[in-house]
Amino acid sequence: MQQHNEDDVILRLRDVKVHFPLKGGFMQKTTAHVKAIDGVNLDVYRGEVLGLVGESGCGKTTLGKTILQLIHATDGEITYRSTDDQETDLTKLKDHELFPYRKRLQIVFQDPHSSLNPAFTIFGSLEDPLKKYGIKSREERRKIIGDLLEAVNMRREYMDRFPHEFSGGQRQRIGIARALSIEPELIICDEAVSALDVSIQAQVLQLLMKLKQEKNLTYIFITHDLSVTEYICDRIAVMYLGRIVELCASEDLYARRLHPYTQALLSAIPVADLDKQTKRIVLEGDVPSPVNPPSGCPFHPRCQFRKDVCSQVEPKLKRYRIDGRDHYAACHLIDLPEATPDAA
Ligand SMILES: Nc1ncnc2c1ncn2[C@@H]1O[C@H](COP(=O)(O)OP(=O)(O)OP(=O)(O)O)[C@@H](O)[C@H]1O
Repeated sequence: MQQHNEDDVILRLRDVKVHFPLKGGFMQKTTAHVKAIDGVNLDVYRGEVLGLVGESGCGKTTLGKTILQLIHATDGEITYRSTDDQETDLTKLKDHELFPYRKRLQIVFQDPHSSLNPAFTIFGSLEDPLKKYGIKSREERRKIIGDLLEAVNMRREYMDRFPHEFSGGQRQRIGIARALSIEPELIICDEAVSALDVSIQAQVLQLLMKLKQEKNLTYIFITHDLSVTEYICDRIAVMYLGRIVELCASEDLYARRLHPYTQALLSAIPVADLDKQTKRIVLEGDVPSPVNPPSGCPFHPRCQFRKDVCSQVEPKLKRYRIDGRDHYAACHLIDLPEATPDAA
C-alpha cells in the first residue's frame, strides 16, 4: 500500500458528532439523543479506497451522508481540500454555498431497485444533475449520458429505456453512471454491491476499480461485508457505536487485527486457506443502543477480554507503527508502544 502524506488529504474529519434528537410526549419535546456518530477523526487520502465497516447500526451510513452534508453534523469539522490546496469546512457552509462541493462528492446507494425513478427513462434520471450543473443543450446531455453508459459497459441506446427493463446489476451500473455524470472527485459507495448476486458483485466491483483508475477517483466504500473490502480497499476503518475503533492498511487489518471487535468480525468470514482460518468468535448480543451507550469502552459489554478499566475509561484511538505503517486502534488491552508524534 502506498504511504500517504498530509498533501494527499482530500477530506479531514475532526471530532464529528451526529446526535439525532428523540422527541416524545404531547409537546414533542426532545427527550434524548441518538448518538449515531460520536467523535470521529479521519483523514481520507486522494486516490485511495477507504473501507468503512461494522455491524448494522454502527453509524456507517450516517457518517457517509454527513460527509456529503445530506445530514448536518451536530459538532466537529469536515474539511474538503481541493487540488489547489484550498481548504473548506463543509459544516460551516449554507445550502447554496455547498453547490460546487456537491459536484465533487457523490454517492451510490445500495438498492438499485429504488434509486432510479421508475417513471423516468434512464436519460430522464441522468440528465437532471447535468442540467443543474449547466449543460444546457439536450444534444450535449444525450452525448454525455451515452458516453457514461458506455463507460459502465452498457449500450448508449439504453438511455431511452425505463429502469424496470434492466437487471439489478445493470441498474447498479446506471447508478454508478449517474454518480459519475458531473465528474466527482470522491464517491461514497454505500453498500453498493450488497444487494447483488456474488458473480454480479464481482463485475460491479471490477467496474468501480476500472473507473477509479481512469478518472482518478477516491472511494469511501461502506459495507458490513468484510469479505469484499479485503480485495478493493487500501485502508479500512472499523466502526462501532458511532466511533472508529480500528484503522489501518487493509492488508494489516487482515494480518494483525488489534481490536477485539475487529477480531470477532473477521473471524466470522470463511476463508479458502484453512491455515488462515481463525477460531470463530461469537459476538454476544446486539450493538447497544446509541441513546445510552455503555460507559468506558463502548464495546466492553460484548468483549470476552474485558478488564475493570474497560467499563470505566473510554479508550482513545491511539497510533501505533507496525512494519513502518500507521495502525490506529482504541482499546485498553493493546500491549504495544504508542507511536511517537514524529514516527513516520
Ligand atoms: N434520522 C434518524 N433519527 C434517529 N436515529 C437515526 C436516524 N438515522 C439513523 N439513526 C440511528 O443511528 C444509528 C446509526 O445508523 P446508521 O444507519 O448510520 O448505521 P449503519 O451502520 O449504516 O447501519 P446499516 O448498515 O443497517 O445501514 C442507528 O442506531 C440508527 O437507528
